[in-house]
Amino acid sequence: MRYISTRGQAPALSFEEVVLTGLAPDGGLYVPETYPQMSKEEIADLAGLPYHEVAFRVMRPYVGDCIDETTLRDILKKTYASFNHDAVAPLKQLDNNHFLLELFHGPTLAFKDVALQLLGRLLDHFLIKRGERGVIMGATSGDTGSAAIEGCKPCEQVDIYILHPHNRVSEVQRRQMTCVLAPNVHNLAIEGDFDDCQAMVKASFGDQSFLNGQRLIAVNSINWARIMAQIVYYFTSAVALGSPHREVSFSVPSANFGDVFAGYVARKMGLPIKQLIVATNANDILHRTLHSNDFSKKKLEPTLAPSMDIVVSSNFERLLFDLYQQDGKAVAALLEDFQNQATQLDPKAWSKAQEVFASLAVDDATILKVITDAFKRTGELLDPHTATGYLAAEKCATDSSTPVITLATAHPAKFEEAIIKAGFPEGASLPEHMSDLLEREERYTLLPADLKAVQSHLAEVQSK
Ligand SMILES: Cc1ncc(COP(=O)(O)O)c(C=O)c1O
Ligand SMILES: N[C@@H](CCOP(=O)(O)O)C(=O)O
Repeated sequence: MRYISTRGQAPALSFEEVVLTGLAPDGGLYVPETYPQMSKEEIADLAGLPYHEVAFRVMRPYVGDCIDETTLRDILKKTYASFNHDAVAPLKQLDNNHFLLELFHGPTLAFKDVALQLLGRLLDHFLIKRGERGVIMGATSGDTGSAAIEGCKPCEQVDIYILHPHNRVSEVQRRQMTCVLAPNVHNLAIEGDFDDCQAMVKASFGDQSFLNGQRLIAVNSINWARIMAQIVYYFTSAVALGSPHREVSFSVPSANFGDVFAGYVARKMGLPIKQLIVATNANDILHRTLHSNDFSKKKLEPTLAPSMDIVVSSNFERLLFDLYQQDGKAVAALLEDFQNQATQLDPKAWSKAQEVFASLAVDDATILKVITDAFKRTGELLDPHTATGYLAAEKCATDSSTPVITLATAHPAKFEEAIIKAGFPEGASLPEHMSDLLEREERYTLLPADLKAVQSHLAEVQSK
C-alpha cells in the first residue's frame, strides 16, 4: 500500500513513513492510493470476533508488509486490552432503531483513545526498530491532547508537545494533560483558539528548521494511522446490527472531520452505510458546506461542546480529494480560495457528497435541552458533543427502517459545565482512577499564539 498527498505534489510513501510524518511536503494530507475492498463474506465473517481481531482484518491491507502479522496482532491485542470494557466499543439500544456506540471506555474517556492507544505503540515499534527518536507536536481542543499524552508517554523514543487553547478546554480536559508530569511531556497553553494551535502545528511541519534535524511526528488526525484505527468501530457496530445484509446509518459529532471520514472510508471499503450524518455545534462550517455548499469561514465561537470548536477542519481535505477524483491541483486551488474568501465546492463534487452526507448544526441552548430530554427518554446522560449527534440522528435520518448509530464520542464527566447547566447539579462522576484529578499538581507553559515564540520554546527545551 502506498500513500499519496491530497495536493498531488509529494512523493508517495509507505505506511511506516506515513506514520512517522505529519503533513506531506506540499502541505497535503496522506491518503491510500486506493481503498482496499472487503467482500460481503469477509464482512459477515467479522461477526462475533474480538475487537482486536476485527481491527487486524480491517487494518491489515493499510499496514501491508511494514509490520509482520504476528507483531501487528500482538500490538492490537495490547492496544485494546487498555480499554475498560471487554467489547472496547459497546453498542447500546436507545429506542427502536436508534443506537449509541460508546467510544469513551479508553484511558482518557474519549473516542481519541481508540486510535491514540494504537498510534503510541506504532511509533514505539517503528522508532525502536530504526534506533531513532522523534518530537511529537500536536494541537488539541481538549481530547486529542490527553489521549496522545496517555498513548505516547510510555514511549521513550519521543518528546511530546501539546498545544491547547488557554481557558478554552474544560477543567477535566486540561488536568488530564497538565497533571501528567513525565519528563517527555510538555503542555503549552496558547493564548488563542484551536485553529491558532492547529495552524502553528501545520506550519511547523512545513518548515522544520527550528528542530535542527530532529524528526517531527503528528498525532492529530492528519496522521493516517488515526483514521485507519477509527474505521474499525464502524465495522464492529454495523456487523452487530446485521451488516453486510442490512444497511445502517451513522450520526457523528464532527469538527476536524477525522471520525466521520473514517466512516466514509468504511463505506468505500464495502460496508453498506446508507447515511453519514454530520453533527456540529454552533461552529457550523461543515453543516453549511454539506447542506448549502457554503464553504466559508466564520469567527470561531466558544461553545459548551468545546472539543468541536474548530473552523478549519483538517480532514475535509481528504474528502475533497476523493470527491474531486484525486485531482490534487484542484483541491489545492479550492483550499487556497477558502483561505482568502467565501467559496463553494464544484457542483459535481458537492452533489456526490449529497449522496451520502446529511448534516445539522446544534447551538448551545439546544445541546442543553437534548441532554435533559435524552436522559428522560433513554436514561443515558450524554456529553455535549454526543448530544449534537443524538439530535442530528433524530432529525436527519431519512428512513425509519434503517438503524442509526450515534457515536458517543466522550464521557459526560469531562464536561461538567454543560452537564450542570442541563439540570444535573451533581455533574457526572469521574471513574475511580481519576477521582483525585482535581487535586493533582499541574504543569504547563503559557505562550502567545505566535509561531516564532512556540518554535523557540520547543527548540530551547529540546536543546537541554
Ligand atoms: C468529544 C469529541 N467529539 C467529537 C469530536 C469531533 O471529531 P472529529 O474532529 O474527528 O470530527 C471531537 C474532536 O474533534 C471530540 O473531542
Ligand atoms: N477535537 C480534537 C481536535 C483535534 O482533532 P484531531 O482529531 O485532528 O486530533 C481534540 O479534542 O483535540
